[in-house]
Amino acid sequence: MHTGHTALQPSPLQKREMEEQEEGMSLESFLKWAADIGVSDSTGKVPCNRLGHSLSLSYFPHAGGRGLGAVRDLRKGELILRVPKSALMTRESLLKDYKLSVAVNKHPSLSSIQILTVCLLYEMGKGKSSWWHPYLMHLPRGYDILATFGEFEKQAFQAADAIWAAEKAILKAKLDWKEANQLMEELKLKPQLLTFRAWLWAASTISSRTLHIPWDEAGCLCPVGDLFNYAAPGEDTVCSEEVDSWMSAPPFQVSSLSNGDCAQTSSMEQFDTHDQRLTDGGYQEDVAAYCFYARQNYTKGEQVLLGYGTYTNLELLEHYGFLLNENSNDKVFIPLEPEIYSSSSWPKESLYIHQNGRPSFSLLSALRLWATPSNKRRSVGHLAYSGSLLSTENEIHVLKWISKKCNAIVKNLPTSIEEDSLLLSSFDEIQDLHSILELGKAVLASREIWAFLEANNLQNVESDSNLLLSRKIRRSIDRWKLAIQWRLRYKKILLDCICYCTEIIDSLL
Ligand SMILES: C[S@@+](CC[C@H](N)C(=O)[O-])C[C@H]1O[C@@H](n2cnc3c(N)ncnc32)[C@H](O)[C@@H]1O
Repeated sequence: MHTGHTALQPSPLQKREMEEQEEGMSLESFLKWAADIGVSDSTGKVPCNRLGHSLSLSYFPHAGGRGLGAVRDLRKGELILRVPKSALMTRESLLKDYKLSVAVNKHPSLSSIQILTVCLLYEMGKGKSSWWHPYLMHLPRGYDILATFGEFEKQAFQAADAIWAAEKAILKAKLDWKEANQLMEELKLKPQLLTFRAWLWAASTISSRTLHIPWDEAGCLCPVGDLFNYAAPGEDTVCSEEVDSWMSAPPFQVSSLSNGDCAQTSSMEQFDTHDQRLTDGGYQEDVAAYCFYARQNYTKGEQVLLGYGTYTNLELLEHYGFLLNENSNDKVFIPLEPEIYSSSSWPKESLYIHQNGRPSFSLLSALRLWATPSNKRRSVGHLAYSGSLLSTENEIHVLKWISKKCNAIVKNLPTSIEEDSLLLSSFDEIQDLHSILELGKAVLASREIWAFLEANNLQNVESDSNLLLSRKIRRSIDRWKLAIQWRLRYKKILLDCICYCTEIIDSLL
């Protein structure tokens, strides 16, 4: 009898379990390796050779998956992790490899990020002989940043802006890869490392995990430091420009670090030195290390988060491959007539709708001016630019115009919020191919489910065939889900804007 489940040939399920076990093991050895090279979450002056004094690697299913949790109460501003310069993976440290450095020098036109990407692939090619092997093994195997979206997943955004952003990201990644191909061939990378797939993996690693360093715009990969997950910068923290200035890409999360008995001297010394700096982290020349500070007080067990910067949901997807349900920095741009741009001097990127549905200050101001007869604009310009209402009639005209625009956008999208919500909630039921086929029959938005099956050549699956979802299909479902979550937020913002405009119009009338 052929079951495909012989001792020599593990079933896909067994394979998955084995992969998960391997991942667990490499994580352990990675944390041990990190501690050995001086990565420390100890508050003592001397780095402890065990992690787990302040942070532990845990799993946070609703906030980034693998991440770092507090193993004790942490105080805002306290030093929680120190990663020595020698542990950072940078272009500089990777280019210490003579062969790599000679080859790279022959390609001065490549950008610093392209070079770091090649260096990362080259290091991967060394396998176990790489000094970074324990770190490389624990990196995610796949990513969901926009450049990895396939055609079906891209179209699932529905809104032209997002589809265009994904197209741009994919084209850019392809171009970067093509330009770097010659160098990679000269380096004689293994065939599987020369593929676009491998490039996307390395480029995604760099996009979603590098931290800002002052000496290289490509940033650095920071073992353990790249395990902090993201929280949008709040009002109590530094302004976004400040955060942006030290972090070029998003953070990461950590897993449990065994609680060491290292010297528990108080971190007040460091705390006193840095209590002025409210940023969550940065490279510090004085101690030659990347230092991370608690951005707020944390109680034991809570996830410790990092602010990578201020991003809209589309930007989070572009650079990090995730989005937030509640993102105070989210925005929606609506198409505006060229005359609107030319009738005021507000920059295009300031004309948007806030995540709470309110038109931005600049959008309202620009529209108030545009709705004013051109011969009167000069005389009311100062009022419009200071955010004042010009007249009740003008205001009602502007708000009705915005409301109509939002309505037209929502109406033109192929699915409603209700359909998206239903589809999204039914994803929880997806265990195998069979459940997707069943969903296709049951759910309102089934056309989309059938389109997914078609896009993945699954529409003619026989009921007796292997119904387990491959890694590739699971990833595709994850990205599809992200696109639906994004468009749902997008539609909600537009509908909130319509409500807001209606309320104001009513109050003016
Ligand atoms: C620097 S890594 C953080 C560690 C990462 N979770 C890991 O397992 O290695 C950044 C990535 O973590 C995930 N992430 C971070 N913050 C998140 C959040 N608030 N929600 C969902 N995913 C998040 C995203 O996949 C992002 O690209």
